Amino acid sequence: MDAGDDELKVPYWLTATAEAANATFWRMLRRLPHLLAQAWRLAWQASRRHTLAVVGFELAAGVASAAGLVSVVGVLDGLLREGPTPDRIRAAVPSLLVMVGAGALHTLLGSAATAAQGRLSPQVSQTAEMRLLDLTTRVDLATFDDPDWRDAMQRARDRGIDAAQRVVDHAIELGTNLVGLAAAGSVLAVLHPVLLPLLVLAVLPTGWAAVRSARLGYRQQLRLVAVWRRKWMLSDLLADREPAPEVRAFTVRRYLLTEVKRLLDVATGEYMRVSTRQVRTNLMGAALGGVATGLTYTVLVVLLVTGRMELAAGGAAAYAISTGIGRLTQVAFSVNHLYEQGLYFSDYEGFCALATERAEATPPARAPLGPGTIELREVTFAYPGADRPAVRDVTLTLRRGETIALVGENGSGKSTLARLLAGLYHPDRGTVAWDGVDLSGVDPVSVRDQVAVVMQEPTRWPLSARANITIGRYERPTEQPEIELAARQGDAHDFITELPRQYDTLLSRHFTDGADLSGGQWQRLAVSRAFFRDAALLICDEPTANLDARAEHDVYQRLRELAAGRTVVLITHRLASVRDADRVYVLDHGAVTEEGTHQELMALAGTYATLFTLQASAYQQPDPAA
Ligand SMILES: Nc1ncnc2c1ncn2[C@@H]1O[C@H](COP(=O)(O)OP(=O)(O)OP(=O)(O)O)[C@@H](O)[C@H]1O
Repeated sequence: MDAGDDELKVPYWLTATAEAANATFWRMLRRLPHLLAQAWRLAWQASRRHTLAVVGFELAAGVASAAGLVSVVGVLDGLLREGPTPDRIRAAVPSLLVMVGAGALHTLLGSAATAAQGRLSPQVSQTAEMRLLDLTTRVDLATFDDPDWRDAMQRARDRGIDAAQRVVDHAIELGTNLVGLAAAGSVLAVLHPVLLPLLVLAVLPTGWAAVRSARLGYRQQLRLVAVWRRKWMLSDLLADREPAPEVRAFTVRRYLLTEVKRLLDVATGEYMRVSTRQVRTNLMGAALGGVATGLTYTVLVVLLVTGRMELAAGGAAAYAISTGIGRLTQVAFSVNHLYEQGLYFSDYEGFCALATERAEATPPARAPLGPGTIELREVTFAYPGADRPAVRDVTLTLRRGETIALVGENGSGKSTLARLLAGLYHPDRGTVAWDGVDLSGVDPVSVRDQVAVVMQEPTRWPLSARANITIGRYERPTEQPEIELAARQGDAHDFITELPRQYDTLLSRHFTDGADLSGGQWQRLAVSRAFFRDAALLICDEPTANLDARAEHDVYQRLRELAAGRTVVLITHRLASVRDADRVYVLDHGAVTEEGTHQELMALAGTYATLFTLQASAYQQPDPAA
């Protein structure tokens, strides 16, 4: 492993694992009630019917199991009494019938419980996943920029959802074993009270071995986490579609394979080492458990020999002890599993609590429809964790029908400002108002509903070409001509008709019959999507960055047509396209440094004029080869 690769050494799920690695048996027990309560809540939310069914069937199976154990006394009592064999057998038959009946009932009820659990588990998983996704999409965009929040989300998604289901499964498993144990224990306590603590003693070494062996596993996970992360990164490079051309073009296949093999060797060696230690631990636990079990049976024999217990009761006790030890061992394992999954589940719960806390407020007031003016007053905004604001004290007013342009160097705050205008970010200071209504007091969805954006890197929705255009108004019933119109406006219609299934072509190479598009074609789709959305405020962030010269010219032509009756915000580095804008704002380190029409700014002879002249002269320079 690369010693300098610090970022690889600190796993994002370290917290839970570290806690698990330091877990003691008593710490596990203390957390148990809380975990059981969480499991119950989760199961109850997922399906009341199936939760009640599992609990009901398990309890009934436990009663059947106890009845079976008690009937053993009767059977043995009948068989061991004085008298001729047929009489003894006859005396044992009723208890024997109870025993067989109870066994059959126990199996039936156990199966019913398993069936109910089989229905409950996927519902728990579904509920957990839907809750996570619902909460994730409720937080505002700025929260997504917070790395801590994203880490928490990653943890919750990676292991939390799975853990939610497992917590419930292990809680049920624990419940089943506890009921079985209670059945065996109550029978033993009735037969002779001293046998009960001996039963616990017999199982302690196995419990200890289970916890120790699990801890060895967690520690191994901790040691290997960096190796795994690196291995995943490299194997993704080998297996993913995007890097596939470069993997081949640069002939790095062998290099990557060797590195993956080296990392796998490290992991495999560690697994083998730990597995030997685990087997040794379990063996020791089993040996100590054997001694304790031997002690229990010795006490039983002493009780029988000294006449403090009947032979029939002794036989039943022996049977109950063996059942009880089995159950107790299972209880130890269930507690251990429940605790382990509980740690990951706490990540899930923690994330849900955080997301609920950071959910965007949704006041009942709605934003004005088709605003006549959009006004920013002394707006300042910093990304979470950033040491300086991305937008500083910006004041500007946009009127309906206007096209304004934001220009400036990379990182000067143009995209951030556009997102503030669209209500995607909320200012830290200052206000964004539509027709005088402060957007902080209205439902953010009512703002966004009136905004269409063409992003710098538009999302490549892995949907059909049609859905890629209509997704911004997916709920609106639409006819094909309407979709085609938007596609023509965005200059996408021609290439769509050349796709294998035209508008129905799935735009993802990850699926059979899917097609991929070029960067420029994706961008044309994004422009078509914005046209189709038909919104009052249109924000175009480098809408033509990947377009060829003709397409760029056409798109700007259409954007100008679209501007009528709307407000258009244009962000671009190609200054020739902003000449016709009603106003140009020049940004520098988040602040507006120049503002005016193209002519005014040229006359000002500031940054804009310098940049414009630079770009224009690049085109006009005489060809040295000519
Ligand atoms: N999601 C983010 N989280 C943290 N900081 C960000 C984020 N997005 C942008 N920034 C920072 O905010 C500043 C402004 O970025 P912004 O994307 O608004 O600039 P821009 O003018 O649109 O740049 P470009 O011309 O390169 O698109 C930059 O310093 C950038 O590093």
